[in-house]
Amino acid sequence: MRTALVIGTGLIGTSIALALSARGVRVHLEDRDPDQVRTAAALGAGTEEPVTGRVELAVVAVPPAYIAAAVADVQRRAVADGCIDVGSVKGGPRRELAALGGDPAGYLGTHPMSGKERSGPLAATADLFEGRPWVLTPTPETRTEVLNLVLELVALCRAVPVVMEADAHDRAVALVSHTPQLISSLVAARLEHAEESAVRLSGQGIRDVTRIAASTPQMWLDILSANPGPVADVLAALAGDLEETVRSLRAMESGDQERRAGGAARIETVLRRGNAGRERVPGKHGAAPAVYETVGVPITDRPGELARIFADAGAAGVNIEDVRIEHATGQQAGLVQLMVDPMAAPRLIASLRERGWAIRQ
Ligand SMILES: NC(=O)c1ccc[n+]([C@@H]2O[C@H](COP(=O)([O-])OP(=O)(O)OC[C@H]3O[C@@H](n4cnc5c(N)ncnc54)[C@H](O)[C@@H]3O)[C@@H](O)[C@H]2O)c1
Ligand SMILES: O=C(O)C(=O)C[C@]1(C(=O)O)C=C[C@@H](O)C=C1
Repeated sequence: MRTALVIGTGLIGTSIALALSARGVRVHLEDRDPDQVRTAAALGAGTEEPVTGRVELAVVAVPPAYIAAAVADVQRRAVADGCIDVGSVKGGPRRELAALGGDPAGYLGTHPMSGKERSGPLAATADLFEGRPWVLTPTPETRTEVLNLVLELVALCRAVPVVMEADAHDRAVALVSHTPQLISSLVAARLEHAEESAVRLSGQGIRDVTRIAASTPQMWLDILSANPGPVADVLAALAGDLEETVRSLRAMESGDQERRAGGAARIETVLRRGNAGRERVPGKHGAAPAVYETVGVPITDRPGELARIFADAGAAGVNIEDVRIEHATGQQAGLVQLMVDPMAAPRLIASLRERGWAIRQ
């Protein structure tokens, strides 16, 4: 692919444009907000110059409610050989495009399964999609050249193509993306008016569960508005589980030994089922979840500490697979947890100790 047009230069559009530009594609940028285009172009994502003639592929990266109109507009302007969107919901935009009289053969609905809790071009990175699934929803009508262009785009972004039917995709993301967002928001909302003395005890568990609660409400309102039924189905099933869990906990308060034991057994089942579900979540780069060893290193909260640990781990020849940072309440200090291959952990520990780091395991 040599030329592309990205419409909507927010987090996703700019990340795609950065990846394509880095691989030599000439990318034109458009957004209804000129500041977003200017920022994306300044980041090196492409050019603000309008398309003259035709590009090979147009990528529509705008909120779900505007996708069909934007695709129809690309087709009316005849500025691209093929057009895709990257919206988080796939069934609605396809039906809306048909209602607008768009050309289904020149359009392919796609969804990269990667994002962030931040929006806008400043949050974009060229490597956002590396190793992540990228759902393609071709139909028998889709032109082969369009599908090939999309496969090339996915390869240039170093993602992994996954073919699905649009409505099956929407049911799947209701479970693995849209419901988790609502649950995260609901748990975080419980903190809004909680006592400060309780909130300050927050540790890694609540941080993990509420990370995506920091997402932009408007973006999620757009996504949920385009997929309310499937999300309500998952939440209704979850509400049943929650009611059962409350009943079990109440039973555990009972004076009756047998009821207490029954409640505890049901709670244990919930926790075990959670372990089993969690084990099915794919690990880094879509591989089976790896078991890493965690090496804890206390640090003081001053500039350059993290860079120094990473450099020292690099000098020991150890690949850091994942990292977490726990900030100590009310102190200028924290604990960096380095997740590494268990075989490499002893080498890392010895090397960091040699370089003066304390180790907490
Ligand atoms: N954020 C994520 O985690 C994520 C992941 C995968 C897919 N998506 C999907 O990607 C799309 C873009 O999401 P984002 O996170 O980049 O949002 P964003 O808010 O960062 O960017 C959206 C951009 O679209 C522009 N825009 C809105 N309407 C437009 C229109 N009619 N014409 C031209 N530009 C318009 C906005 O000005 C903004 O710059 C959405 O459909 C979203 O569902 C998001
Ligand atoms: O990692 C995150 O912040 C995300 O929520 C990304 C996430 C997801 O649920 O996985 C969110 C919405 C998108 O449609 C795709 C990816």
